[in-house]
Amino acid sequence: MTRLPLPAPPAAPTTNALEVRALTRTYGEGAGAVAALAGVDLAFPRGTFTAVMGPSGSGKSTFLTLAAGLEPPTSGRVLIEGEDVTDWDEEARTRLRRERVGFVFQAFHLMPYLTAVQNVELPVRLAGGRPNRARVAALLEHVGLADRARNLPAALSGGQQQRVAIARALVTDPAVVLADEPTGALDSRTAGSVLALLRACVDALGQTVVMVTHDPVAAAFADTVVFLVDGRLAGRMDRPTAEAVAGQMARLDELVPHEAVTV
Ligand SMILES: Nc1ncnc2c1ncn2[C@@H]1O[C@H](COP(=O)(O)OP(=O)(O)OP(=O)(O)O)[C@@H](O)[C@H]1O
Repeated sequence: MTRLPLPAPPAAPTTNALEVRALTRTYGEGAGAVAALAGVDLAFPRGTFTAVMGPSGSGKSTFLTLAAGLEPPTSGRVLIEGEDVTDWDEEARTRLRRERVGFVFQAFHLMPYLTAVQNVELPVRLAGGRPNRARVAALLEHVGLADRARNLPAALSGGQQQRVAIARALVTDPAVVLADEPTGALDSRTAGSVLALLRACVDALGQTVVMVTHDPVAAAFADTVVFLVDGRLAGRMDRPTAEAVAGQMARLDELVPHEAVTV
C-alpha cells in the first residue's frame, strides 16, 4: 500500500514582529576592530511598543540598521514575523524595507515637492503598487491631518510633518515600525503628542513600534525599555516611568568606561 504524504504541519505561529538572535556587527579588522553590537538577543512581540536606549556609541543605530536590513550582520540572525531574512540578497532586502518595515526619522525625511497625501502614498508606489485611497485618507485622519492632505511639507509644522511621516510608515501595514529619535527635533509639547500618536498606533491599530531615543520621557510611552551598553544588552524595564528610566540611564553611564583625560 502506498502512503500518501502527509501535508506539512502549518508553520508555528509566531508572536514576534521582530526578533534578533546573537546579533553581532563588527566594524574594521584586527586591533582596530570595533564591536558595535556583540551578541544581542531581543524579541519584539506583535502589538508592542519598545524603546531602545543606551549611552552614545552603545550600538542603538547599528541595531536599527541591521534590523532594517540596511546592512547584514557580521553574525547572528534577524527574523521578521518569524522569517529569517539575514541572508537575503540586496534586492530582497530592498523589498523588505519597502513593504515590511516602516521608518520614522528624527528629521522627518518627507519629499518636499510632494503633498502630504502623496508622501503617504510614496512607499506603495515605490513598491510598484497602487495606493488605496481610502486607506491613505484613513491614515491621514488617524494622525489628525485629514484637512492638510494637499499641503506641501513646508506648509506644515514640525509636529505635523512627523505625523505625515508616521502615516507614511504605516501605509504598507508593515511588520514593524522602526523610529530613530522621532521626537529629537520637536519641542516637548509637540513631542508628547507625537509619542501619544505612536502609542495609539500600537493600541488602536495593533502596530509594533521599536524606537531609539535618548529621552526618558519619550521612553516612558513604551511598554518596555531595553538598554544597551558597549553593544550588549544591559537591562530591560517593563512599564517604565520617566524617573525610573532616567535613574537607570545614570547607572548605565557609570558602567561605560570613560576615556582617560590627559592634561
Ligand atoms: N560605519 C562604521 N564604521 C566604524 N565604526 C562604526 C560605524 N558605525 C558605528 N561604528 C561604531 O560602533 C559603535 C556603535 O555605534 P552606534 O552608532 O550604533 O551607536 P549609538 O548608540 O547609535 O550612538 P549615538 O547615540 O551617538 O547615535 C561606536 O563605537 C561607533 O563608533
